[in-house]
Amino acid sequence: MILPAISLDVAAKDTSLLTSLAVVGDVLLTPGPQGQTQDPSALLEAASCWVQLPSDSTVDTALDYLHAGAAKVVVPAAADYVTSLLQQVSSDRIILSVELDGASPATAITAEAFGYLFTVSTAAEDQNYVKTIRELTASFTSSRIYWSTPSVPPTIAAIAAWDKHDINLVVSSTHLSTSGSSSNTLDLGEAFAASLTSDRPDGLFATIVVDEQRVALGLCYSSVKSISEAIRTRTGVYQSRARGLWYKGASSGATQKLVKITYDCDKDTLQFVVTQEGPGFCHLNTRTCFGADSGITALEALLRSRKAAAPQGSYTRRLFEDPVLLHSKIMEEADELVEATSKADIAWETADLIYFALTKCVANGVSLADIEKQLDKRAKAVKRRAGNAKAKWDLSLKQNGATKQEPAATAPGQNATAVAKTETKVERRKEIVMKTYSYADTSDSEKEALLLRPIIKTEEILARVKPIVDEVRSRGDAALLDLTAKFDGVKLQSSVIKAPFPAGSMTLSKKVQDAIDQAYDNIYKFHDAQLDKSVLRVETMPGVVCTRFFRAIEKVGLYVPGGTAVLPSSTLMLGVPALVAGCKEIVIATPPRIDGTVPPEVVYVANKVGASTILIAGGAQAVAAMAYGTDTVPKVDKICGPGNQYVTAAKMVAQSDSSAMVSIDMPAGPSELLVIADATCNPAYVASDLLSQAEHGPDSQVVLLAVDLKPELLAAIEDEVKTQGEALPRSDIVRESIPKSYIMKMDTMQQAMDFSNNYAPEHLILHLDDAEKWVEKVQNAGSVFVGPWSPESCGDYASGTNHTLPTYGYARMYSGVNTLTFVKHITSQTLTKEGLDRLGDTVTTLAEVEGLEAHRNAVAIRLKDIRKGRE
Ligand SMILES: NC(=O)c1ccc[n+]([C@@H]2O[C@H](COP(=O)([O-])OP(=O)(O)OC[C@H]3O[C@@H](n4cnc5c(N)ncnc54)[C@H](O)[C@@H]3O)[C@@H](O)[C@H]2O)c1
Ligand SMILES: N[C@H](CO)Cc1c[nH]c[nH+]1
Repeated sequence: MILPAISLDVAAKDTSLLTSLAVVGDVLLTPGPQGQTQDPSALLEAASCWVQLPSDSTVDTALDYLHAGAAKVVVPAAADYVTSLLQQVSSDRIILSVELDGASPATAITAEAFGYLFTVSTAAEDQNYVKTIRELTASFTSSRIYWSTPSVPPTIAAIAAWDKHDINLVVSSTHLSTSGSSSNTLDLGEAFAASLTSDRPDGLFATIVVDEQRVALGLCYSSVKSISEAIRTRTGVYQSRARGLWYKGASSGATQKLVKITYDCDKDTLQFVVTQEGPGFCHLNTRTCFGADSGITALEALLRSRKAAAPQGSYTRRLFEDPVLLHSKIMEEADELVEATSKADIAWETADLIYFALTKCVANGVSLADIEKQLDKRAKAVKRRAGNAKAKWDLSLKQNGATKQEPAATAPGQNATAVAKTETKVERRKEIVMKTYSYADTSDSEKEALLLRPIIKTEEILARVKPIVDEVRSRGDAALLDLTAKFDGVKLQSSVIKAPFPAGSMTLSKKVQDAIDQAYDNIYKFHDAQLDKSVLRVETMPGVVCTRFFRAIEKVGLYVPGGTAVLPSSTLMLGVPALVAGCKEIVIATPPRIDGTVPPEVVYVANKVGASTILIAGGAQAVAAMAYGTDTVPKVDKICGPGNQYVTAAKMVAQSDSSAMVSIDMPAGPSELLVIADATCNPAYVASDLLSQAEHGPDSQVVLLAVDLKPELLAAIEDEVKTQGEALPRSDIVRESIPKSYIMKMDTMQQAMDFSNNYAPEHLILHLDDAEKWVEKVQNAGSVFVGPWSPESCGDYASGTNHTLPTYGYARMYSGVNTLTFVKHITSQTLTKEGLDRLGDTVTTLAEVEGLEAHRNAVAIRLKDIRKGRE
């Protein structure tokens, strides 16, 4: 192949010539006639170049040019810094040059480089030269040879002849033309095509047309002539087999700017890199001939079309028109990406950030190609930057209150170790501090906002959950195994354990077993008392008897969370009422531990409540399996239990799908607690209660309503929250949840009670002098803990009440799980002849009012018989 060369002086004067030459590949920038008279850095922005260094250059010059973006530097093989340079940068970036004088080298080659450039006085093919070159490079892996004859005009025949020896000819720009051959210049297209071979009878070259991201747009054919025309016009010109030269888009307007022409390893297929204008490459007006585009390129195309003409109400249009909103969204998404930890969340947040960042680019005329140019340039940099964050963002500075010195940029191998040492590891640790508000100074709208829970992106979560549910529905057990591997990192052979459970899977210490047994007894006692097993019988009028009786829901699925904590207590809270109610089949779902097993405490309780199946799966996939059933998981009639946002969303999805025929208990999400404390409170107790729920998960929210507390008492509570919180094993979670929580200073108890009823907390602690008295004022709460000796933890485990409670404010209309959750009531009525005689006219009259004749007739037909002979 040819390597076009241009002297620095000429290129500086005529950058368009430089960029035209670069259409067929990298360009060699050679020193001007007086040596290196020009700094090549600016030219490196315009095209991908190799820079040939003059004999007096140093290792720093080489590093500077490489760092500035030179694809390669051509260094005299005899230069004393070759070894040093090769220690600092990859040999892929270096070409060693040797002058050959009459086939004998002036210098020996001693180092491996990307390739070797031989400068000679003849352009003609010469077997002696070929032999010498092969001998000089025989000991190196790379056999890329470049042959330069600066003053001799090459011929197409010479290019092809050298090519047969696998030797590339360097051709000076003074011997090249982009507008056809002349007596002393070669046409660039023809010179480029001289090395190509066609495997087709018509001599054409198959040409894959791609966009700047290398997405294939379609397939064309090229001839030497069409290649020359493409280079001359810098547009997409091909050889149509039917119509001759084809100037793409000339009639349709879907023109192309030619960016680059490359060739494949066999030199028989071309790749045209183009910027496609208009609707697209395909005659069907799509961007590609291979169907719909996807990924980032599709996003860029969509954003461009929105910029040109966005429909009313388009969110992207809003972003284009409101730079402040766009700014805020970029910051928000960057922050969410920083917070994300799971693989799925990181991908999700990155996609969000890319969407908003690309919107900014498109709004400002920046293309994906511009971004990639920057990335490619950075990939060429050879000097390391210190990489510290700006002071504004440097969390380590904020944490230490210190000022840090920005180390200077360094060349690799020089003082990189020193740089590494000065860079401190930045750890993001939030303070365990609740925000404080004063009820009197808070506006109504702020109060409204404080009544809401940390925002859950319902649509986003649903968008993640629906495909999971669909997958389990369609692929059953196989999907369960795949999703468990994906989300829980565990490869299981089977997702279920069937009763009787192996004794070894539920072995516990006596202490733990006794504690579970005690908790079981209390929960059983309280839940057994909730079910009135008698039949309700009321004679509403003589001869008309109504009854109501209960039946247990036959098959129930109990979700026991297990993502961040083992929860045998939740197994009790769901299993015991289901057992008391008399459910015939109990399926318990819980995520696997990292070794694929189920915690023995959970198996122990499952066994105690008579579960038939333990489903070893968590999240939306477990809910879906119980809702629709699989070959191994029984389909259930009702799904109960708390869980994270995926679990809650999947329960909602299943409930709203009538084909699933399944109901749910309630939306029970991240735990929450509201404490009302007065001046008699113990600050350590208050803090411990707040932390007990804050440790559940980063989304948990705790609220303290401080009624007329002295500043010292409030400060003591805040101190306790901080010190107790920092000492907790789950302090990382608390550092996330406590900053989302708050203290509200209240003047009166009534104010506090009203606020609490509006908030409708899952758990309410009345840490008050006369706590009992205030219970009757509680309108909305999941469960209430009365007085200083009733910590919320007792309700979580063993007092007897249920801990599966409504969150997010649903305590306004939902009860927590109880025995009635697992039963339904059926009513019956029995009418005697006399009874129907008494009630019949009421029914026929109302049926007439509703115009329902068949209803009326069902009574009238009987009344006629009853009253026969009477009227
Ligand atoms: N209200 C109550 O009565 C009550 C009781 C106990 C626990 N809780 C709450 O239950 C929640 C338990 O949450 P958890 O996460 O510890 O356990 P979990 O069992 O609810 O969820 C874990 C599962 O979530 C799935 N998952 C995780 N990341 C995912 C992703 N990116 N996409 C799809 N699925 C994903 C995985 O399958 C994993 O098995 C906490 O919020 C806690 O406060 C509430
Ligand atoms: N507080 C949680 C639900 O509100 C339940 C729980 C389980 N283990 C400890 N606590």
